Amino acid sequence: KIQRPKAVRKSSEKSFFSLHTDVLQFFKKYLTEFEQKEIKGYKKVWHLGQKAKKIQGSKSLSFNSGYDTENGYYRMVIKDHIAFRFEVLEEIGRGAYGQVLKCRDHKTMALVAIKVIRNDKSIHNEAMAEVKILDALGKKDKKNTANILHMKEHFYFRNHLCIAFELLGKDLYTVMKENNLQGFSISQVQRFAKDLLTCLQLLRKEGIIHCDLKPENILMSDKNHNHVKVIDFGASCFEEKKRQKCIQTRLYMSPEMLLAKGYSFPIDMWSLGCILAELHTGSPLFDGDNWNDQFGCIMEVLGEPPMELLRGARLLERFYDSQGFLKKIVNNNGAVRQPGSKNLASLLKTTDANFLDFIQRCLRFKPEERMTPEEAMQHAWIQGQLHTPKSTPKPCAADNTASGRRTLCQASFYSAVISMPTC
Ligand SMILES: Nc1ncnc2c1ncn2[C@@H]1O[C@H](COP(=O)(O)OP(=O)(O)OP(=O)(O)O)[C@@H](O)[C@H]1O
Repeated sequence: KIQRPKAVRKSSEKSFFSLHTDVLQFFKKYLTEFEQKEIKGYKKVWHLGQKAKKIQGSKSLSFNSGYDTENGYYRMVIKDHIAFRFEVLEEIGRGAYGQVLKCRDHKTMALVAIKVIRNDKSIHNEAMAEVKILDALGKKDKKNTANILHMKEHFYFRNHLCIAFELLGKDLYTVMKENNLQGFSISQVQRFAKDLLTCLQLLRKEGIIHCDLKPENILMSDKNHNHVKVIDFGASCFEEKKRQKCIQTRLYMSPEMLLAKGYSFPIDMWSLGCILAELHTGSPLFDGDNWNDQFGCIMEVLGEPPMELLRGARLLERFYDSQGFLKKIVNNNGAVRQPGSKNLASLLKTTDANFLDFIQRCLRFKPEERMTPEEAMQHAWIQGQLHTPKSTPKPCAADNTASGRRTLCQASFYSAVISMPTC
């Protein structure tokens, strides 16, 4: 057994480790044959995963010596080690980029979240771009006050890029689901909005567009559920160096993205408006059945888009015929989407004029007319005093878990229609 004196376990300064040479001499029986070779690449060893039902890896096995699934996901084993330092406790998330594991760091004894990136070249490159952005943000947010998820470090393990983060709480979509999709009180939404704007202010200052803001990427950062942090910079980019691929998740996708008109910082403000509305009502504001219907939902509330937005839009023919008339958009139930037929106030289920005005100023068709994070921070709704929430029960909304709508836009939507030099 590797023994750790209690006093040492508690300290984050000093921690107990073994040299790999000692481990091989005294604890060899806890390691698989694969690990006995692998451990030689690690000078210091904090955890062996001796209680885990380990995979017997072998260079002769396909899919990364038997450690990966056929899709390149790491086959994690509870209680096993990662890089002879972290103990895997549970899987807490899974996405296009890989899986997120809750782990105990046996060097510091802290709980951490490790994103194990899929073993795939293009995904690895995307993840490295995320690391670059997280690194830049970490340096600019040394006091950890900008409500941005902080990366602790990144390293490679068994051909997987691993990114270690501070461990946060549940995401807002999960919290809403657990609460029967009832949504949050206005004052709680206001608190979240302040946190999100603080994040967006820093992003804007540093020239970074998040590109995938949605309730799933906003995590509780305190026990009382009063504060949140933004995660998942996997689709983010520097404004100067925009990515080629299509971005944003459909429900939160701005009109300029739907039209392939080019994008900048305002796409995040559009998503913010959609998110805050959803956080209050419990259901997505623009709940399109597909890409065309998404645009239809937006038009139901905002009316037809202005000419300036349509000019130069590369996906115009999706929504307009050759004579310039709007095509009929019919949802999955056969209902025709009529531009201007819905009222934002009733969709938001609110009489709070400031809240309504705030959302309206996020949801302008023209990106340049949307509030900037700086302006939004000065808005009367944000500046207003917080009031104690009245417990007004809201009706339960239907479940929104249908696949596709809540995940990052995949290239198929665009590539089917258009080749994308810039999205
Ligand atoms: N630091 C963290 N603390 C707690 N949970 C986390 C943390 N980071 C990520 N998660 C959980 O893991 C999930 C997936 O993380 P993330 O969104 O970064 O991965 P992804 O592969 O980029 O996902 P997607 O395909 O949805 O973009 C999150 O929704 C969240 O539930």
